[in-house]
Amino acid sequence: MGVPEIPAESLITEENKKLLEKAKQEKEAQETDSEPNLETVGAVALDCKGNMAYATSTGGLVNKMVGRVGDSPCVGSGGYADSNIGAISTTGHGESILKVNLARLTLYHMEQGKTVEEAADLSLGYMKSRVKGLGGLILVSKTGDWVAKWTTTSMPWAAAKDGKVHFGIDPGETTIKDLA
Ligand SMILES: NC(=O)C[C@H](N)C(=O)O
Repeated sequence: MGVPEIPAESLITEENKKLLEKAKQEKEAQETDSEPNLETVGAVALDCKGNMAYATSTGGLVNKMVGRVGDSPCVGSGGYADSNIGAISTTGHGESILKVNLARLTLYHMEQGKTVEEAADLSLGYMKSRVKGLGGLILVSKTGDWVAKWTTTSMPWAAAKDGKVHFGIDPGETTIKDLA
């Protein structure tokens, strides 16, 4: 297809080697509440006809079991879209996200009349208290309200609406610029 092939080893970076070593040490020390790795990319969208969509892509967790299927490819956990409610993409500790069906759970709260902010706080809070899982999500409602929320230390995010782009990484930090 015209895509050049390269040796798989050339994709292994020094940073990834360090992350793997750290993950192995944490596993040995049985530290279970460590931060999930920042390897996941997600998107949610609402078009001018009211169609909603989501996408989630990930390299999974560092030091994962061979053959592990995480939350990201599982509809309802790694994401969900319903044009009558909203669209969501999630990230974080996959086993926890799968246990609480984080994406569908958040949309359920919206069906019950919660705002995007409230729904995100409720579902992320539930995952933390119920299964000690940390994560994050991006969420847009059918009316175009959106939110990016996380219980991890940080989560890089960006949103475009009405000619403006909003973005941030750390809690409480948002920058707004004109969309060029
Ligand atoms: N960083 C991530 O979002 C990892 C992904 N949720 C997984 O557990 O496979």
